[in-house]
Amino acid sequence: MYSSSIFKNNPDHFGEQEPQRAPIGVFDSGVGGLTVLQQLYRHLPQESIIYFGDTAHLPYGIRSQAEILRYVRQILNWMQHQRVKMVIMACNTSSALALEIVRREFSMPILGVILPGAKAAVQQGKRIGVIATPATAKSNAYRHAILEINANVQVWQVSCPEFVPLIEQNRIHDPYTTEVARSYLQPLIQEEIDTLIYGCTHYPHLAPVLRSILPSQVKLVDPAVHVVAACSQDLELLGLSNTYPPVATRFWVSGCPQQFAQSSIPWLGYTPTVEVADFNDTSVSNFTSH
Ligand SMILES: N[C@@H](CCC(=O)O)C(=O)O
Repeated sequence: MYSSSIFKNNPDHFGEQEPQRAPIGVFDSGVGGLTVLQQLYRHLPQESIIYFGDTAHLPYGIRSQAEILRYVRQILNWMQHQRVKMVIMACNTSSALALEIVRREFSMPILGVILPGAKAAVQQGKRIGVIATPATAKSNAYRHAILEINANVQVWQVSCPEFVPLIEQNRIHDPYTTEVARSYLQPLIQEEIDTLIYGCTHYPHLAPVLRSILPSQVKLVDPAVHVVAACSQDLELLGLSNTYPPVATRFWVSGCPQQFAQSSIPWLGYTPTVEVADFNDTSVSNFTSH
């Protein structure tokens, strides 16, 4: 049974549409959120999804909390007009800096990646390393979340400013990327971490590079896997799981659509059609008939 309690401040949220049929909204600054999209395809293939990449403001990781909040509010407003049934912030930086605030402002379920990632890491190790954007590392969001769950583990965080630009440029296999990764991981290897969290949704794209540098016993935690498990549980609890055939994912960006399409090919395996989102257009898009 569908529970409308969470949408009570906005009873018209779904319009004429059946709530279960509504899409899940996923957003990131760029292609990082595609790692979450891949997990959604794997574990919740019956769901329809809309994806937004805020590429005009990439990278988020070097921005202030005020800037991130401004972008996130705009995106959530837009998502609301798309009548999504749930939002996944497929971005650690906005989960660290904006999630708690916007959850109080919007009457729709919004999931972030930090808590699911922290919970999973604590179940796996005692010496936990976190690689993240400068803003996420500085926020200490992972350290706080982990220590709140278990104060007896140790946490080391490393800020990795060069990773996002390298990934957005598809330079995964460039020897320079391996060199940069080696220098970021060095202090964590020295501390003999047993677990490493991808503290940025872009980083699982670097898995082969990181794996080749890390000692084989280090376990890698991808918060994308765990946020999708949380999403599945919440949909079930709210009675919002889709039982109809899903529609194809639609992709939107704030920057150049061709560039996003190009950067997505290695992760999607095809060239997506990408639209530019118009934040001034408050009309509701007819998602299901597309
Ligand atoms: N995907 C990113 C955002 C990275 C960025 O734009 O700097 C994150 O999880 O933090």
